[in-house]
Amino acid sequence: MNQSKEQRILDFVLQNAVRGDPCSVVDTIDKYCSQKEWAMNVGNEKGIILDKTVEEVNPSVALELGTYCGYSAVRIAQLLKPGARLLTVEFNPKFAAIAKQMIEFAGVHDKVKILEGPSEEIIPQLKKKYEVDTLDFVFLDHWKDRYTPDTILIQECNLLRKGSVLLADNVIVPGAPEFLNYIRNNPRFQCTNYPSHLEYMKVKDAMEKAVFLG
Ligand SMILES: Cc1cc(C(=O)N2CCN(C)CC2)sc1-c1cc(O)c2nc[nH]c(=O)c2c1
Ligand SMILES: [Mg+2]
Repeated sequence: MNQSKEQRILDFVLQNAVRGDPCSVVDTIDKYCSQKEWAMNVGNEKGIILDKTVEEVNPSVALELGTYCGYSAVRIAQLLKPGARLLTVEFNPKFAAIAKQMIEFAGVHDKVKILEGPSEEIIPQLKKKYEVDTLDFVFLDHWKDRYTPDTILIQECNLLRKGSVLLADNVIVPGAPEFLNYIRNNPRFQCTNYPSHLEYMKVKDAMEKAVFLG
């Protein structure tokens, strides 16, 4: 049965990265996806913007929407302080299985919990089932059409506190114009745009940061 691209990425990491070294896992995925097969990891250029935002927030509880192969989960997890945790939501079971192995190989599994299922089902479970009080940081990287409804749902579930930070990938490519309109015109958020490029390409993309004002 022929392998998926995501399985090929994982195999390349298992054979070429250093077990227990998150940096080597991230660098090895970038090497494969820039030289062999493009894939929708956030990549290193936007990854540095992600890193800086995570370091600035220094979250105790972080949520990622869209795990994919676990690339950004590994990037985020390696920056978390002791005792902090990342909850990452993936609806595609094949991607979730790859990400689980990637995260374990990187040695950050004690900080990361993969929640398999649709974000609209999981977000309302965060408080009771996953013992979340509020989210300090949310990385939106799942599907552009879910950015706005899930941001509204997160607010309805009372998961944000004054200063909570949302960071959205791909606001230019594939693009999330409706989300940009929603968040930039919402007085409860202070927005900042970070121009960048689509992972592994010269195509312009950007990330949008939105700080919840309470
Ligand atoms: C699937 C895809 C194709 C893109 C593109 O323009 N391409 C032209 C150039 N060729 C080479 C690659 C493909 S961009 C993109 C993409 C990128 C992300 O970071 C995403 N993040 C989260 N969820 C997504 O659905 C998501 C999709
Ligand atoms: Mg993305």
